[in-house]
Amino acid sequence: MNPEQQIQELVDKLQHLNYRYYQDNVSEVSDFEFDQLLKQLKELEDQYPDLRQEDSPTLRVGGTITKNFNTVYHRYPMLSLDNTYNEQELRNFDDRVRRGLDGEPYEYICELKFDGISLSFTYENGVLVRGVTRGDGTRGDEITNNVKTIRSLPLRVKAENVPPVFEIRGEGFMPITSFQKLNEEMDTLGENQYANPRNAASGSFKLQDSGETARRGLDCYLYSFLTDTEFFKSHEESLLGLKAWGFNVSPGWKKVQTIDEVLEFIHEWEEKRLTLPLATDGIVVKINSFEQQRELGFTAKSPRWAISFKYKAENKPAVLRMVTYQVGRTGAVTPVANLCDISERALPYNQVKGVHLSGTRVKRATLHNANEVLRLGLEIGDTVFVEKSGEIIPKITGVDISQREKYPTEPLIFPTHCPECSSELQRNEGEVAFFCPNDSHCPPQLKGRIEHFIHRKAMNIESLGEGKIELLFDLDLVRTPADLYDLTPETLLGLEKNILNEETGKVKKISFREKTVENILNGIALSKTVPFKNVLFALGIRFVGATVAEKLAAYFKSMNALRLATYDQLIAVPEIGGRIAESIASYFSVPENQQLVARLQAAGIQMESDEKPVELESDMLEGKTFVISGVFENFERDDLKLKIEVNGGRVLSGVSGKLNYLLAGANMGPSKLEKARKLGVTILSEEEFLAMIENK
Ligand SMILES: NC(=O)c1ccc[n+]([C@@H]2O[C@H](COP(=O)([O-])OP(=O)(O)OC[C@H]3O[C@@H](n4cnc5c(N)ncnc54)[C@H](O)[C@@H]3O)[C@@H](O)[C@H]2O)c1
Ligand SMILES: [Zn+2]
Repeated sequence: MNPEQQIQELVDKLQHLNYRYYQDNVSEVSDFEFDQLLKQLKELEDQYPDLRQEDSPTLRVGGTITKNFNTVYHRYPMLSLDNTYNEQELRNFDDRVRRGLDGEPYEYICELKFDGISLSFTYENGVLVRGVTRGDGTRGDEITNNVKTIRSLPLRVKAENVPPVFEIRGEGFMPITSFQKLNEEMDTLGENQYANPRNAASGSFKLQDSGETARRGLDCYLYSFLTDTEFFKSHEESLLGLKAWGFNVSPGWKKVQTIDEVLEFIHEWEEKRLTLPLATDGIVVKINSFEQQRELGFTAKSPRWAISFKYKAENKPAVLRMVTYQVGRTGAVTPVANLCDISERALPYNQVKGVHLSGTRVKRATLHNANEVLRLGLEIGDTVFVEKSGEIIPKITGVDISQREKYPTEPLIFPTHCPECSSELQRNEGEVAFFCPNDSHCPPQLKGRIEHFIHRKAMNIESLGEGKIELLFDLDLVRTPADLYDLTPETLLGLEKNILNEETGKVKKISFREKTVENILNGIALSKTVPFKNVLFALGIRFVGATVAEKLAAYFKSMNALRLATYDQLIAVPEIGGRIAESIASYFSVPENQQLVARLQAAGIQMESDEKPVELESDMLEGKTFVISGVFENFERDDLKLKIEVNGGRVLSGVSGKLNYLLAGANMGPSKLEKARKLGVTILSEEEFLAMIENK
């Protein structure tokens, strides 16, 4: 390959990885691999400057903006940081700084590098008016309503001496506990889990539904302050100032004088950072004086006065002792590697503690599916390499085949039968996972389905969470969701069980006292009022997620109609494809499922959509179209929509020349407003709208 082709290949690859990372919140390779590719490209470009492409990933901030939010131009560009994984390069950075400052004395501030997404917040007269993502560095997504869900972020600054307009920046992140909770939930719902808290934070800050963002427990650390006229003299002053004004500044920062002290800080935090409640991937070193920052300036992509040092994910050898197989709610079989430290090779497995990796002991790593096992070429007894990606989920990255001579291995044979119920496993064409087809009797599938049934987004029986289902299932009291509706106080009172968490080895005692029983039964009774679309989702039909369930409920209006629908009738529904139609038809053809639905119906659960045809209050908005944007004082958005519809109007999603009214609430994006003005659309305030419909 000639250098030109090499460069083109690297550019294509990096652009693809950037797109996946910023747009889809997926990391196809580790950050380290990504950074190595970027470094290779940079070296080639330095060697052949003529071949450098104008929009090379080495010159541009990698992020993008989306179409889902208003686009906002940054007042000051939001750049990336130069990074390094080694000490020599850090010393080279220090040399460049010294030269750049012509021998003036300087100081550094060391901070932790939080692993989340960059956010910018604008305050006017002390009030938070805008929250924006970094986007491509020049323009970002306006996500004000979502950032307002961060509890630690002041919506109004109480201090007196704040400048009239200022911008602060920080890292929005998802604390590790929120991340674990979210992933457990995704797992119950059969949705894809996030690989690490960064991807989870990025996805959650960009949700359309701020309520859901709020539930996900995001947080933010602030680390930068910007104004048109200088307010603070140094980064240190600004951090202290922000703290005094009530902003959440991470306490981990330190002022130092030399690069050796920077290295000390790096070593000090290498292990300590793993005890923090959030993910960090390195440290950031910044020149303290703002004047010196200005002297050093910026490249197209990053400041010359700062650099980040990233810790390499710890990678250690371990022994693959055995592989166990987990069966999920949908019957998918996931192989799990059971590992021990190389010093524990001879110990019985129940005595091993596991490999010490990034602050914890690791005994298990998911192998995802049979293809992954093949790809790695694993054998039982192999010496493998384990790494924690995003510092959270351990994974096997390779095999040390040279060890096989000394420590003989046995072939790893994927089971042909379900480890839980002995049914023969199957594999659908085009899918990587093997699954157990015995969905009506395989225990983890039954239990998984009940857990799905009670989920907040399904029947919402929260009082049955945390091990209670497990108890009821193990005692044979509840084998299908319908059994829940036969429970009585007498059967429940006094039940007890110790539940062992295999991961932590901790035992949790669950016992049903009077209050618990009352809560459980109340929760179950209340679930009878949950709307039909949730009931449909709660059944856990393959490929029928919450959104599909909603569409089906709106279309068929009742369980009976849906149950009797043929394949052809099903695919005639907008947005319902062959795969979903097939799955629904086959679900209702199974006698156990028919029985379940009949019992649920008898128990009094909603089997019909109660969406009443809209009864008109007036027809005064007949033929008029509206777009609703922003936040309102007297209405939730849905109520407003209803108000418009019951008066004969229609609500659209986008501003166009044909639109009659833009109903503008507080905090609506300036670009939408601008567009409406340009197109001559009438802009209504909440009061004006109210006056309009009250005049009828
Ligand atoms: N794995 C992949 O496929 C893939 C793809 C694209 C990018 N990436 C990773 O993302 C990196 C590029 O992302 P980036 O441009 O956000 O750079 P970066 O994450 O290396 O560093 C810049 C960012 O650090 C954050 N930050 C955290 N703590 C900070 C602090 N105390 N002070 C200042 N900033 C702080 C800010 O959000 C800032 O924008 C790549 O180097 C790579 O590691 C990975
Ligand atoms: Zn099974």
